[in-house]
Amino acid sequence: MPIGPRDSSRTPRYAGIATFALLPRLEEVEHADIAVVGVPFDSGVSYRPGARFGPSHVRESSRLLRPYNPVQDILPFDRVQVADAGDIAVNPFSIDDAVREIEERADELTAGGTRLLTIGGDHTIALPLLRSVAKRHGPVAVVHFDAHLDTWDTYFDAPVTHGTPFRRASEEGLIDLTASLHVGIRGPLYDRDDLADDARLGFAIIASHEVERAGMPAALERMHARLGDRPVYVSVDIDVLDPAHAPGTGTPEAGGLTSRELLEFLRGLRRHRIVGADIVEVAPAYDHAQLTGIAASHVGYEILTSMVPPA
Ligand SMILES: N=C(N)NCCCC(=O)O
Ligand SMILES: [Zn+2]
Ligand SMILES: [Zn+2]
Repeated sequence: MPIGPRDSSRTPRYAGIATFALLPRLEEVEHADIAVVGVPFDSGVSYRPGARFGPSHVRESSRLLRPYNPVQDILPFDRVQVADAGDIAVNPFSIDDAVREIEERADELTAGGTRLLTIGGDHTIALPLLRSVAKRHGPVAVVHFDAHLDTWDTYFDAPVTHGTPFRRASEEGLIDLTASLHVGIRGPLYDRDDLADDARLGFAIIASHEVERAGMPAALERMHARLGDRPVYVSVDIDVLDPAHAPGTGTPEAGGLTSRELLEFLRGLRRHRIVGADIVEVAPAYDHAQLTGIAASHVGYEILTSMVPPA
């Protein structure tokens, strides 16, 4: 039987050091099926900094999560061993070093078959995480929830930033060009060519306004059809949510998804085989009353639930 979260009816949930969902630490379990790991890195941002404080904020905001998920009708932590692996503490002064360190640690953590839910950190970290995942699974279907395409080429000539991870991943053959998609895209772009480039790099798009116009059932069907039966990597940039739902982030854009819509997309992933996931761009300095942290913690909870294999 897996070791579950600390019992909040015995120790107040607000006491003690926070792990994600008050789960055990990796050192406290024999083997983790899934590890939650923080990456406090934000040296790749193009606008407001601060996502380096994301992991501790999301953990702190996750104390109120409870073991039973009623919508998915499952106690995820009874079914698989989930543990908190702490943070990958990387070099803030060299993006190249940091990206190498993240990939190496991800390789170590997953060597025994453990899958990762990573809490960032800015979106740069998706690149080394995809490099690691593709070594085990080959090119994966990426379902990328974000206001932004993140398939731009360079910023100030820098190729590895939070606006470029999926272009690099596509060029490196890490993603399945026939099965990847963005969800929640919106806001002004640099040029019309951005969309043509993005399609060439292998992404379909369910834009934020399309979710509104076509409705959730149609949007979910499009997601399922695109992902097919490929192994799926889930990347959630918290700025996919409207700033009203998640103000604590570095590059906010108006007109985003509600947290209710995002959680429903994530529940829909239960029918797919998730091989890894990340939640990025939580920047607590711009948060209020843990709104963004709580949204991110529920995002993590639904992803973990959807990672539980069918009975
Ligand atoms: N990945 C995030 N959150 N943002 C990318 C925005 C890149 C830009 O400044 O255009
Ligand atoms: Zn974004
Ligand atoms: Zn992003």
